[in-house]
Amino acid sequence: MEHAIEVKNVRKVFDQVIAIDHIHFHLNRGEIFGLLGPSGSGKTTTVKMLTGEMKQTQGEINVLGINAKQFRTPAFKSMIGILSDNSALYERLTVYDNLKLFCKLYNTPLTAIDTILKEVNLEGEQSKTVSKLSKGMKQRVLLAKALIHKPDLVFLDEPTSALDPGNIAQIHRGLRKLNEAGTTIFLTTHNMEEATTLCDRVAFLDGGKIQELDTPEALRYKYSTHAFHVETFDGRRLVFENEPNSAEQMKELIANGEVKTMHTDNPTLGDIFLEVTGKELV
Ligand SMILES: Nc1ncnc2c1ncn2[C@@H]1O[C@H](COP(=O)(O)OP(=O)(O)OP(=O)(O)O)[C@@H](O)[C@H]1O
Repeated sequence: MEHAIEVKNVRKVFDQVIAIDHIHFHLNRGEIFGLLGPSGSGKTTTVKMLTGEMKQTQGEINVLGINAKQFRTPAFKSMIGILSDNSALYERLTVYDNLKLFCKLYNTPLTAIDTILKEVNLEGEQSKTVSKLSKGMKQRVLLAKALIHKPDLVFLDEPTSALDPGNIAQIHRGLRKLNEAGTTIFLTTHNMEEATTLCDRVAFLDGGKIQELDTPEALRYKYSTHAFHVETFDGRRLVFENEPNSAEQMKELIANGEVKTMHTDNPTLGDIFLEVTGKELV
């Protein structure tokens, strides 16, 4: 089966600025893929090229078997959902009336509104005016808008930025459920925890180039030193290389009852991003 997204040698240049510099990757159908990068690394530019909002300067893009040249067609638009900075709601209308407009646009039955509101945890909120909603609720209405026509693939540009942990957890639960039902998800984020818990694979973008791409587990294994970190009851922090010589010393500490904690070196995606790019993701 063809990939959900194929990006071959793509470049995007704005005047003198090289925003995207020969990126090459694919998305498998049914996966959650995270594009991680600091501000200005090229995440939004990538999403815009993948959704037809912007043309690449060079290279080839295919999404759901459709070439970028056909991204402006209604047939393509009905296959994808988008949540981005540009996504907006009619503030003076109710949640229901906002979603009704999008149902009409996509030829979706109005019964889809109740279903999607349940999925984003906004059941019973349909008659509220959008201007009176909290930021987290608005974000969930935007998510409902992106999903109402049951697209095969959704693009979520920073879906949880500036939300509190309760709202983030709710959105994550919704996304997992959606993915289990078969939707492929492409998201961009600064949030390493989000990437670790949600994504099947992640790509690190920096300076318009993909610097790493793999599953979070494979990256954590690749960048681990495999050393053992031991903390003793008298406050010493010891590091033992993963080699036979360490065994005797560690055995002695354990036998003497000196070990308070012990764990292997397990870098977070944030640690790895810093090692690969020299930059922190905040
Ligand atoms: N329309 C444009 N015209 C000129 N330069 C642009 C334009 N859009 C983006 N750029 C430049 O391209 C580079 C990548 O920008 P982009 O918005 O894709 O980054 P980003 O990773 O999404 O950042 P953020 O996390 O802040 O949204 C930046 O140097 C930016 O200034």
